[in-house]
Amino acid sequence: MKIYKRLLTFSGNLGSFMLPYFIVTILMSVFSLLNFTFMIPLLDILFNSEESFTVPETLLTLDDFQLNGEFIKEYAYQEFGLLMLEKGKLSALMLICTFTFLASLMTNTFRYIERRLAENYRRNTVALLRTKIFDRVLSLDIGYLTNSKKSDIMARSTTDVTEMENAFSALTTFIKDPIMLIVFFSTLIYLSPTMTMFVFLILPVSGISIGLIAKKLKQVSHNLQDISANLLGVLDETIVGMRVVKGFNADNYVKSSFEKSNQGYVKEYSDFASKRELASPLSEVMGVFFVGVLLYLGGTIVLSDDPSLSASEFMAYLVLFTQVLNPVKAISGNVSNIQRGMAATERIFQLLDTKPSIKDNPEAKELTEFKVGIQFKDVTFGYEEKDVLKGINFELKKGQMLALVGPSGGGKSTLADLIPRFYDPRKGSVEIDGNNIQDYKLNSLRSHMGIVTQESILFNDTIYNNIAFGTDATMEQVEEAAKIANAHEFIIKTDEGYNSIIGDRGSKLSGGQRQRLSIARAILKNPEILILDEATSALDTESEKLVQNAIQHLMKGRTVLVIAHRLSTIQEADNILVIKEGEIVEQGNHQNLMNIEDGVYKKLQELQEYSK
Ligand SMILES: Nc1ncnc2c1ncn2[C@@H]1O[C@H](COP(=O)(O)OP(=O)(O)OP(=O)(O)O)[C@@H](O)[C@H]1O
Repeated sequence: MKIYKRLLTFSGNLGSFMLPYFIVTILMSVFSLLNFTFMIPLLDILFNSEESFTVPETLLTLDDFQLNGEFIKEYAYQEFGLLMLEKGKLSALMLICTFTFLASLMTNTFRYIERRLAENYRRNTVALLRTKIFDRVLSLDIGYLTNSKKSDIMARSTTDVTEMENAFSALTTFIKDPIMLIVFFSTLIYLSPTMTMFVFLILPVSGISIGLIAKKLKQVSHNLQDISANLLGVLDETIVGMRVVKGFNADNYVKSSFEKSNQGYVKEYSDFASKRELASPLSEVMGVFFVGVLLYLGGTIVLSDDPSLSASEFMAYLVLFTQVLNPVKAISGNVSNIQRGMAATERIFQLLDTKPSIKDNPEAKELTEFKVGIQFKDVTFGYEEKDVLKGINFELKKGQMLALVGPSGGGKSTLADLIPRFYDPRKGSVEIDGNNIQDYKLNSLRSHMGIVTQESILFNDTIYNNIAFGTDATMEQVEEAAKIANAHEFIIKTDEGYNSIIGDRGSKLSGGQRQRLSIARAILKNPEILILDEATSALDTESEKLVQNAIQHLMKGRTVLVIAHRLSTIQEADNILVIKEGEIVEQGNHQNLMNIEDGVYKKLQELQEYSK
């Protein structure tokens, strides 16, 4: 219930939607009802039931008005009677047809307004929800996002939102259809209480049996979805892995697994189809049976000696009854939609309620200037229970270059991630100019830093936008940065130069070109502190040279922390930390470290020399 309320009030003022919606729905129902009740005088005229139109001795006037069916009926018949006396039957017929048309026009006008109101409200809510989800994902810390939650977040922001959207439409039928039902049922009761009692008895019976069939169908369609996802999975894997499939002559292997899923699908589908095709004739037969009983019951009343229902009223009753079935069907059909949608909405709200663990302290201040350096004081950190970094101490002085080296998995990237506060240490502190970085505002802290990662993180946008990346840099500034990063030459050779779109994650560029764009982006930001995770992927010598040269330009005059995979690039570093199993096992400059007999650094250096 809470979730319904939260969803409905999500885009703001529920009252400003509900009141007009409510009024419009009532008007729509009333006009729709009028539309059908005009059938009664119409039939009376057609079938010559003149006695219905006898004009009373003393005429009713509008001064006698009472808001009840009896008065309205008598007054209407009196007026029709007068009209027939004066102008003949055809004029009365004409008048009724005009009224019917007008009522239908009004019903449909209000129906249109009702749909637009519901649609607007749904669209606004869903758009706002999407924005909120995106904002929340942006605000979540990196630790949360890497913790195997990516696909979960994707599912919540796509499939769950669609489910929720469907449920939202269904939710409005829960407001609209009960109003329709009340208006129609009150008229049915007014026309014939006996028959309506019978209708009350049969409706739940037919509703439950149709519901049972629908439930069975839903179950089968679920299995069908699973199998079809499986089928797509096999196809996807085969296309992506075609090189391996062909290389290993594994055609028959993938073919047989596809065939297995395919046959499963065929079998499940035939099960589904047989149930689905049965559902419609079954419910029709059931419907006809009930209508048959109703016809008999009504017929008995009409043909009795003292009928409480005229033939024309009975016909109108039957037509109205068919109209009652629509909202009943809509409500029962939407129950499962709503349930599914509410489960999805709950998952969306869980995501929205996730609080980021890395956020600004209430007393956080701006980091206006970086003066002295970065210090790690006894820093311990771990992702899970195990410590990945253990008691790390070092200082990176302003303007110096510090390199991290060591075996894979030692904790180098983790250490670098603590500087922009992607994670907070478990123990100890990371400080800038002697102040804990947690005392600075995150934005101001990160504004002093530039990060170039192993993977060039690019977006499916123009080259210009990828370099400018949210800043309002001019084309000249972007070009300047690209020139320093050795990227200008290749950029101007692309079809549209700086306006070329680079594809998903930069898929239209080579590895080296992607890296140079990332470097250009960092050069443009011109950060005081540079965190550089050297790319491990091999580039050809020419491209490698261009990238290295760009990196040299980028590092000039900055405070640099570099995670080095090629030791040749860090011989100039002021300080090198050798990290192994979360600890600093050696430190010093290249020469100092090479002098340590049996040292880790020396061994790594020899290993790289050897593998050249
Ligand atoms: N998000 C994470 N969740 C859990 N454990 C992680 C996570 N990221 C890294 N680790 C673990 O932390 C340890 C250190 O990883 P890290 O990436 O910092 O090493 P590295 O020295 O940078 O390695 P490489 O040189 O291969 O990049 C590894 O054992 C790794 O498995």
